[in-house]
Amino acid sequence: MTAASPASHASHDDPLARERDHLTASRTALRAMRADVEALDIGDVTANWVNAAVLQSQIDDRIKALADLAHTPLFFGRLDFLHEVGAEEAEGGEGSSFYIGRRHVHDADGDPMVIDWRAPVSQPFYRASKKDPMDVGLRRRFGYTGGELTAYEDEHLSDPAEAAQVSALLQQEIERPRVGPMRDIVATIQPEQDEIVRSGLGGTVCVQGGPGTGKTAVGLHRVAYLLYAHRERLARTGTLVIGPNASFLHYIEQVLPALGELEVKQATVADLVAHVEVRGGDDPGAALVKGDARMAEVLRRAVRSHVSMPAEALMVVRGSRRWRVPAYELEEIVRELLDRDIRYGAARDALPQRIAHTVLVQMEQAGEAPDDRVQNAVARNAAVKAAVKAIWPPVDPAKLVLRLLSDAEFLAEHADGLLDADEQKALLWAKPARSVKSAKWSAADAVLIDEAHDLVERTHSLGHVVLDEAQDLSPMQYRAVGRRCTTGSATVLGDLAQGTTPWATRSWAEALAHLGKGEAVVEELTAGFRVPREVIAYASRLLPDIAPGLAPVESVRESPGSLAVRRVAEGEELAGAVVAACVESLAHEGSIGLIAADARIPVLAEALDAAGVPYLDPGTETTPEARLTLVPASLAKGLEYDYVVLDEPSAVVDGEPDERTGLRRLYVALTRAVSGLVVVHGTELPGQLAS
Ligand SMILES: Nc1ncnc2c1ncn2[C@@H]1O[C@H](COP(=O)(O)OP(=O)(O)OP(=O)(O)O)[C@@H](O)[C@H]1O
Repeated sequence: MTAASPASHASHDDPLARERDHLTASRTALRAMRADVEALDIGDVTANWVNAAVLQSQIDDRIKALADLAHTPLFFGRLDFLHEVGAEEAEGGEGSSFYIGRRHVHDADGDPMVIDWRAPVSQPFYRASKKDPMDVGLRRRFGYTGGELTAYEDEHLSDPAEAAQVSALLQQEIERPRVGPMRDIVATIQPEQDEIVRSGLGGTVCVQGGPGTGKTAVGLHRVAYLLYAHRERLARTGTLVIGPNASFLHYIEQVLPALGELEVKQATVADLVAHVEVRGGDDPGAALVKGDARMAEVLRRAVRSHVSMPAEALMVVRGSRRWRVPAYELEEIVRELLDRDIRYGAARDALPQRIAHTVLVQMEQAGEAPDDRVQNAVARNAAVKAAVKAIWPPVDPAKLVLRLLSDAEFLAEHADGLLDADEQKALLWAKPARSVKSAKWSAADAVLIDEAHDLVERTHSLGHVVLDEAQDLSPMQYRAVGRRCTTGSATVLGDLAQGTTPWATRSWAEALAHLGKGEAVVEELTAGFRVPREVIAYASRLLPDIAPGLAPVESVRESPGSLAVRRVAEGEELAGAVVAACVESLAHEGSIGLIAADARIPVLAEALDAAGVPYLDPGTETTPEARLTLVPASLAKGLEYDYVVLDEPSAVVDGEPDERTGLRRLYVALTRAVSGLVVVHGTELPGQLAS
């Protein structure tokens, strides 16, 4: 049932009017909460200016989080339970009726007016069903127009007489046209999505899902949920969202702040491993070997090869006495440190103290009573320092990788039995670089340097990492991400059918093992929230070739959507026909993406300029004046537009080194549209689509 009535005619017997009153009262309460924080005077609490600055910035964040955004409904649902809810579950609230919103709002007495969607008591809003009502008598969803509450819709989950129904408000929310950056989905998270969102912090979750099944949305909401449920722990350890490129990160960057979470960092894998400036590339053969997990062992061997066994005894002179540590004793210490498998740098730091300890034992045996200060002084003794430098010299990770890629003998020594001759050859630079600075490092080299770094010094681990578009990572990249959550957990999101790198993930079990999270559960999402049925059916024709085992996405979008496939007429120019299709699409509301093979972007840019049609780069926010984005196929992943015009599919396929990758790239391009897709082609379509 949906009810609506204009505000001016509202009577207070009218449930909608009562709900509006609750909205007004909640807004007032939120303003009061904000005013309370603004009025805080920290002058009394802290005299120390550093503490004061920290506190003030926390207060500023809190004020920001308490903003009442005119176009973001303060609550979107209501739950009436059949029985009283336990105090703990209800966040201190009493009673059996709760309004569910983006944040907690309480009145002057501290009683809740709106409950955070992440609180345990809110869970039935997402999960309860006719089959399992979870003690919910009434679930009410609210509809808003602008910031105004204009409709509601009820489900009596515990009433056997009422049939299960599809929510019209939910459907409307899903069908709403998209302009601008990605937005949150708190009001409409689906039960199977909610299960992933609320899964515990302890475990890693991997989600396989076709285009538009909400993987990114689920990953971001999971971070918001975890920050709510484990606020202190994650504030200490940190959270990070990893995406494929800057335009993607820009597209998603407003979702978490809209949910009140301002502290989550975002990065690409390249950002994480930016130890050197990347100015070069690799041919696919070299990149494949560099990304292979066997490289980790090559690097481990190469790092450890710097340790040399002491050949001579060490003589430490203190005052008039000389202490001699024989070579075999030094060797014992070195072997013990090597066996302990601690980081190279940590072992190097420990070595002087170990040697000093041996000297100390000798002193004690000679009747002296040395204390800790003596041990420290011995550890700093010039002879000890020189011995440590000879036995366990410092290793510079970038220099080490430089040597592996330049010095065939050095590489062969450490790759023996791991990489065959061809693979070693593929690794070696044709023109060896002279220095770390002048080397033309590639993205894969930077990952190798990161691995070497970690062998020397342990990488800092975060509390939780979300890895989006994971299917494109190489094993070495998975390792780089994995070491950033060794003591934490991860959410891994991806689609095997959208893997477009030569090393694209073949199985999640393998990928998770490289990540160091072999125990993770793999969940599957199959309902599609983006692509209309007709369009996803068209794109799914590619599935048997690009990912044989995967089932097509089931679109939940009811609007039929439009699919048009146009061949340009004889003598007609392709770019002209494409621009015409864009102009046509611009007649609709919402955003338009013109997707084309990377090589065709300049031609299309020129044609758009000539026609006077303004366009944007991917990731740039659309405005009412400029709603068209010109998207190179290589950057389309993860993005979406209301209408998509796809230029020359065969060029998209040909833009990749092999056919399967080309078809996968095409699959990505075909699955970006929310409302309509126009395919414009001048040459034959790939066979799979032509049928
Ligand atoms: N439960 C939901 N309610 C409303 N909209 C949803 C829901 N789940 C996902 N969406 C919307 O569907 C669209 C696709 O979601 P998202 O980008 O997260 O999918 P994805 O699986 O990451 O896609 P891709 O594989 O193409 O990267 C987004 O606009 C998202 O907001």
